[in-house]
Amino acid sequence: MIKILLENFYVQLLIIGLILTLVYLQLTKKRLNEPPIVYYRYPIFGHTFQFMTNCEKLIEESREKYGDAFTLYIFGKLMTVVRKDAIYDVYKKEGHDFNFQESPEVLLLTKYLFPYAAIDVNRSIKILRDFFKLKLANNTSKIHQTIIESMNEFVGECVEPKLIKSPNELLLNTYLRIAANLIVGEECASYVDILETFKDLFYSVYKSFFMPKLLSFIHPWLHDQVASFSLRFISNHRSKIINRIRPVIERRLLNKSKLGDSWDAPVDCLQLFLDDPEIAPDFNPNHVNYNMIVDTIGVFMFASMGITSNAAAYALVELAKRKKDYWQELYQEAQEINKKSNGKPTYKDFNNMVKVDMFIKESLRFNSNVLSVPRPCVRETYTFANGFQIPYGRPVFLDISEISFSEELNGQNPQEFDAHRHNSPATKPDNGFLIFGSGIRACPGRFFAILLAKIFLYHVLLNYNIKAELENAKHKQYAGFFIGLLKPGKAGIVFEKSA
Ligand code: HEM
Repeated sequence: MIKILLENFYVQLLIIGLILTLVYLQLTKKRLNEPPIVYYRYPIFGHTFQFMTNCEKLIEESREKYGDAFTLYIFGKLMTVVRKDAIYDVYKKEGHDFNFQESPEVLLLTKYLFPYAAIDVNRSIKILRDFFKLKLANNTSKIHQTIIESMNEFVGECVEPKLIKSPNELLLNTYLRIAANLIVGEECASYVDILETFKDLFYSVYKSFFMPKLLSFIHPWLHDQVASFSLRFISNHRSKIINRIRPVIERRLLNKSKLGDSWDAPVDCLQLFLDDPEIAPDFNPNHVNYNMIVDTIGVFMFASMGITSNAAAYALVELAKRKKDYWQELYQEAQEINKKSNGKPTYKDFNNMVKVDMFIKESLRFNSNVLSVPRPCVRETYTFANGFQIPYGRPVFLDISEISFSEELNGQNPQEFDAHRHNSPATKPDNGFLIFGSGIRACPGRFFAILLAKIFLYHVLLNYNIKAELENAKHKQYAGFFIGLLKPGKAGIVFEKSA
């Protein structure tokens, strides 16, 4: 049959026509002026293992050899790293030519792990942004009180010196209570099981995120299925959280319908789902969409937990290591605020702790990630000002650590820790400080994260003497963002009650 077909003149003509068309398309295909691909020795694996084990060195060497932009081959994918001015260009074009929310890391979160949150991510983020901008002041004393309680429980009075082996874990437990309080509200946060569920959820999602993407060598979809499997099919986190928030929501709705405007509604994110038309335009009190609420809360909790507790832990570890140079001035500032406010500092008082703010900012700069979350190019071809072009779908990493350690942008001796180099608040993204991103996607939680770190340091300064377990401890071994393994360093802190 095939033989007869192939002998047919018209079929032969068709095949020749197809071949000629393919050759023509290939010859006339627009060649892009792509950034050079960094040399790699092993086909298929490309730069994957170097990226996972020593990303810092890989990027440093590639900068030197390949200049302004270069492309790496990681987990079966070409990924372009851009530097300097191209970084600000990408931030400016976010939402048009690039889209952070389309990055596989963010999609894993919104599409596979918390699928009901995907209704309108931008609307939820706007609410989060407004909540932290407008409602943080009302919550300051609640945050302060939770820090005092957590420190009493996890660290104690420390009449005798006490070693806290993992400041990250201490801050994660503290942050969990604070975030739960602000996000699901005081009542829900008082249940130990909901805190445990959030913590389990965090660790499960964290593992999915940092799981080496070996299956991506075959296809990224396969990796996502395996990474999200346990959370989607085994964990019953959603029903556990719903069991706790359902009675709270029902009570709130009842109070609202009974008391109307005279009801004093709680100031937390959960309440926004119940009465903010922007976040829940189709809200029906008789048909509450619990899945959407729980998954959106899941995204908020995951986006904030690890990174925020790490940030406060960096500041604590840096303070312990640099006590000689900074303790006295920071202690004085904390003491002045404490005196002025009779031991009850307000949001404004914490905002006035400028020296502590600069110290936190420097800790963040000094512990900067090597690269940003990669975001894909979402237009057919994008041409950078330096002439390089990338095709649709190409993930782009921003070389953040080069900015953080640039002498031109951050002053003399950028490799040294110097909190006095800063002259603007830690919450303000500027050209030399991109830890919270920049532009329309700049982190909506940054005001909250910095306030929390400030209150935490304020409490430590006034109540403890601290010492680094190992003076030269490196907080963590740096890795590329969200891909591969992240090894936390050993950086224990010894706490002792202050005289
Ligand atoms: C020190 C702590 C934190 C750091 C360093 C941090 C850093 C970042 C960065 C770099 C981005 C991406 C911006 C971009 O690349 O365009 C981001 C986005 C985001 N962050 Fe944070 N963040 C922190 C704390 C928080 C907190 C406390 C929350 C919420 C409770 C939060 C929620 C988010 C969300 C929802 C986004 C996505 C924004 C969007 O897509 O428009 N973050 N953060």
